[in-house]
Amino acid sequence: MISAISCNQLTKRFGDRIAVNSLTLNVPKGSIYGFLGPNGSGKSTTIRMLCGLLAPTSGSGMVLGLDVMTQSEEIKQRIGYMSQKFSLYEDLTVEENLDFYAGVYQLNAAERKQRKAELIEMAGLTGREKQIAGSLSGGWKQRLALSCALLHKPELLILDEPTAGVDPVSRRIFWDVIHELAGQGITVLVTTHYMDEAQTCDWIGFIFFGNLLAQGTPQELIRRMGAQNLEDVFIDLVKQEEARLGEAGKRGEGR
Ligand SMILES: Nc1ncnc2c1ncn2[C@@H]1O[C@H](COP(=O)(O)OP(=O)(O)OP(=O)(O)O)[C@@H](O)[C@H]1O
Repeated sequence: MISAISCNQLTKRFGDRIAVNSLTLNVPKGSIYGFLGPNGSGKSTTIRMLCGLLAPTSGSGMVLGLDVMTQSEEIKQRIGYMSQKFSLYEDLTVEENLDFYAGVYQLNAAERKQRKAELIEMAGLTGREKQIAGSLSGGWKQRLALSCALLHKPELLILDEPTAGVDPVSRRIFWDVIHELAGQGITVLVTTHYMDEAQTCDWIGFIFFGNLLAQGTPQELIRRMGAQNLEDVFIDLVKQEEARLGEAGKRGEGR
């Protein structure tokens, strides 16, 4: 198996708080990996380390064969990243936003023209090229932001809660695009709080208080936990961990 992401005991501390604790995971190339966990469990911190935006405290991580400790600049150029607050320029048009990011990624005129046309079509934005981004609905904005993150043909797409606050129809369209991209060989690491989305991922990892509690395919996890669905898996894992931490607390052990 070729990994697009592999990390070994990756750890991030903020003062005496451990945001990510000894995380070891592999994301196979071309797969969709759903990274799940309650608020504040360490997902965004992990993503920031993998994108080369935040230096790990310890451990190691490789992204597309590049070392997160020493090759963060190369990593940033090879991946596509979309955060919870898609960073669009609201007062620019759809096309101007794409032009701006094409400039950031240093695409030449021919590449820019070709990629813009491909991505406008992929995102279903045809006919909206001259529309001001700020006037688009949430779903369109989200697909425009995704297009901006794909301009430079990244091999790995990292999406941090891309569908938060977006209506169900737009979520469905967005995920259809994600699956299409994975079909083209692009690896996707995505965080989400929606279990219907997680269910369609190839792999799932559950993180809580910085610890990876479980990892596997959605079906494996449901079977392993004797659960009805992924939501039950999620809730059972959180309850088990809270009980374990409560016991550890009583014995005076730290997290
Ligand atoms: N720059 C920082 N300084 C101090 N603590 C931080 C910093 N960034 C994150 N944390 C803490 O690290 C922990 C993990 O936060 P993180 O944002 O990674 O969680 P998350 O799983 O992405 O949450 P959410 O689902 O709400 O986005 C939290 O306790 C958070 O308060």
